[in-house]
Amino acid sequence: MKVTIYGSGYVGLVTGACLAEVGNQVLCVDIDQDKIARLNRGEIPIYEPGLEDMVADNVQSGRLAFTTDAAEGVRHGLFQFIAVGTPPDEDGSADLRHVLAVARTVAEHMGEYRIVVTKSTVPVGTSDKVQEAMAGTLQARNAQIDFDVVSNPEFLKEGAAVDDFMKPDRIIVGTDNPRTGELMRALYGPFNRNHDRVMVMDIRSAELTKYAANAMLATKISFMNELANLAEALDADIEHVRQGIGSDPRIGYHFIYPGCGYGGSCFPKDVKALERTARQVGFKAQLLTAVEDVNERQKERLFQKIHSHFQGDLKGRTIALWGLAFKPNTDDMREASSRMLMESLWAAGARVRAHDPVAMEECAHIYGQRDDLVLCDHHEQTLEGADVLAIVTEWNVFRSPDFELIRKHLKEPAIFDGRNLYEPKHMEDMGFAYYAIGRGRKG
Ligand SMILES: NC(=O)C1=CN([C@@H]2O[C@H](COP(=O)(O)OP(=O)(O)OC[C@H]3O[C@@H](n4cnc5c(N)ncnc54)[C@H](O)[C@@H]3O)[C@@H](O)[C@H]2O)C=CC1
Ligand SMILES: O=C(O)[C@H]1O[C@H](OP(=O)(O)OP(=O)(O)OC[C@H]2O[C@@H](n3ccc(=O)[nH]c3=O)[C@H](O)[C@@H]2O)[C@H](O)[C@@H](O)[C@@H]1O
Repeated sequence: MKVTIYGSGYVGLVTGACLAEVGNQVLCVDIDQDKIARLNRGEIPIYEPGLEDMVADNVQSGRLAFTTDAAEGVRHGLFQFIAVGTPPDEDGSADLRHVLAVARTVAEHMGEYRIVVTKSTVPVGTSDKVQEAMAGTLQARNAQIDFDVVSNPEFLKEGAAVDDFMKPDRIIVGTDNPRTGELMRALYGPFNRNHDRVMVMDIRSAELTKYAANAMLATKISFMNELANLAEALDADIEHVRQGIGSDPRIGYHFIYPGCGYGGSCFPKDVKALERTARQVGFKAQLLTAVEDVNERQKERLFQKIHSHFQGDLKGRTIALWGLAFKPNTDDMREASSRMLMESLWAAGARVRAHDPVAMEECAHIYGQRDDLVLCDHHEQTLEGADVLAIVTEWNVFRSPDFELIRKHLKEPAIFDGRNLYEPKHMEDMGFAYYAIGRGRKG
């Protein structure tokens, strides 16, 4: 089948590569000329395990191509996927500018029936807006061409995106036209062999399912972070509590790791957007407001611990920092906890020596050259001349470090661990002051 995808970011590029992988003819369109030029040179603009090889194979076999020419994109695919960004507006609601621009572009150039599939995360009611934008553009052209709008939200995780797309838990299809539902089923057939994963429903329910999933996951994390702070106050260990409750299959072990807050391009923005959507229909979503507040507070926890360790005086201190990305296996630093920590440390007069296995370029891009930030090629180099060590991302390479070396380099043997990577007793036996999240009173 022929598929066009607008937006070659995390979602668009992975969707394009995976749909090409199973035999479709895919054309990816992006307005970012530099990105398309890089893709056409075989460079992958994001770090995503497995993606580079999959893109290269499919480009070579002629099933995947990239262009900035939207008119060519409209001509190409029966399926026109919208996978552009939906960043938060000033008030937190989703900015639909890019989504509606694509809808108008498709209507501007289409000459025959097209199925417009919204893959971007968009608030309930957006498909109506896409429909209206297209109808308005077609009317201005005096053209009467049939089209359908489908909601097909994406549930992939960065760092495991290719796997998630190839082996989805579910494929949500929102449509009011049974024939379009069947065409979508056919497109997703190769991902649906083992058991039926396609769930066809009305458009609004499909749109809400996406926000409900992200809000539920964010709620689990904020719940655990709240409990972690309580465990600290009560001198209990949240890691025992986590395992104790996770063993109940109704609760489960997934997504109940406490830490220094959730980040990324989705949870923060989607929880905010759902809360704003609720407000627009006169509904006060109290739980969502609390989930967001708890997360903002949690992102300050490591800084507070470092700050009180140094009795409120961080001037002239140097902090070694392991991890910059919002989670392992990605170079994405959007809303990463590392950013709030670094910015608070700088504001308090401290310096940072940081390392991340893949997000160094992204960090340099965000912060540029500054005297109070040194990006080190290896995580052990961050320790040279540092007072203490802070960890914000649980990359595997940080899980079993050379503690002797850490102790040798740090001016004070203190570790501030935002991801609970080590055993407090073990750390204390080795002579470290160990500050974790929710593991007893310290900090
Ligand atoms: N990143 C993730 O893990 C997931 C993201 N989503 C959702 O998918 C959507 C896209 O997210 P990302 O891929 O992370 O965004 P991104 O920011 O990585 O990529 C968006 C791309 O769209 C391009 N674009 C903007 N306007 C365009 C236009 N008119 N025509 C063609 N291209 C255009 C941009 O140049 C950019 O390359 C968002 O709504 C997001 O919430 C959903 C599931 C997972
Ligand atoms: O809509 C989206 O874009 C995506 O958002 C999340 O995926 P992602 O943001 O890539 O990353 P996650 O693995 O969900 O992690 C998000 C944040 O939560 C934190 N987290 C996760 C799990 C946990 O137990 N505790 C915790 O603090 C992570 O450190 C990270 O900062 C969802 O997991 C995807 O299903 C969804 O498609």
